[in-house]
Amino acid sequence: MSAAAVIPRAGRVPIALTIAGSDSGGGAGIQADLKTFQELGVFGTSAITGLTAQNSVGVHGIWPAPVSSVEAQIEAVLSDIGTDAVKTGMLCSVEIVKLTARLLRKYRSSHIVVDPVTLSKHGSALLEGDAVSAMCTELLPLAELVTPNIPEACLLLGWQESDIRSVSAMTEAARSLLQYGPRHVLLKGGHLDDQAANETAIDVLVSQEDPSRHLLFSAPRIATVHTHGTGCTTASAITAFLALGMQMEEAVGSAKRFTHQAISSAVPLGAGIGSLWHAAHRTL
Ligand SMILES: Nc1ncnc2c1ncn2[C@@H]1O[C@H](COP(=O)(O)OP(=O)(O)OP(=O)(O)O)[C@@H](O)[C@H]1O
Ligand SMILES: Cc1ncc(CO)c(N)n1
Repeated sequence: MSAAAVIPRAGRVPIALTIAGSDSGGGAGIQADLKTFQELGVFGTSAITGLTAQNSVGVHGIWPAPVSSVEAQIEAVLSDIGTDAVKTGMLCSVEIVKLTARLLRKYRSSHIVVDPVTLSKHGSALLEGDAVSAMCTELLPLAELVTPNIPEACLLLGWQESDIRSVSAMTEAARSLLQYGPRHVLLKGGHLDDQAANETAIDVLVSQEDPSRHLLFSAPRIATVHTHGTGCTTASAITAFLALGMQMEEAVGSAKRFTHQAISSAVPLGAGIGSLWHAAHRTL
């Protein structure tokens, strides 16, 4: 994205709301979302669903926020400031999933991007097990886009992770996820365990308009362990581009480039998995 494109248009800056958890390490969750919104010229607002004590080594604690506090945050933002797009991330519990769906229906929010976060990169649970079906029945029907990685897609579909070992299996899974009602599904291939995936990071986009058609978004795979926050950054960049008025295919392609640049300049902070550098697009 060029510098000219990040200057707010015609007097009003586009707004995006993230409903997600806090990552003390700064690379994922609310912190990744707000950095991404800012980098892309979108005013970021937030409703924090829970706190995590997290760093490059792992998730050391997780505290869901009181449901009433999540309700008050979303109400405060949507009843006054409004929004052009919404991203959801770590939602912790069935109660927060249902509340989020109810308020997004109440405010007739559009451009809703659901990142169905269930696990951290280190394998810690960020969503309670019984919240998965509420996500499928309450939130996904409202979504313009859902952005699972491969383990999340398997969880939503009740498949085994070994069921998705190729781009064609990714495409089949993405099409199956359309049954829950999102307008588009972007199945991200960061976790693909396939020979071709050693060199390429491939994502698959399918849409309700024509489920027989699929689009592949591919980029050279960067040989790095420092990928903390790739999923949050991808979903929040798509949300920002939708708030800026892009169509879905262009938003996904632009977000893929933004995230790729951020991975290529990732900062190896801490002893484990370092985080993306969200300002990389300014100089690359
Ligand atoms: N090493 C890499 N090089 C290039 N692109 C990558 C790499 N790893 C992931 N990606 C891309 O980053 C984006 C996010 O994909 P990924 O599957 O890693 O998400 P995720 O697992 O949800 O992330 P997170 O663990 O942060 O939740 C996708 O576009 C994916 O193709
Ligand atoms: C708070 C939070 N949200 C999402 C993720 C997934 O990367 C994470 N690790 N932490």
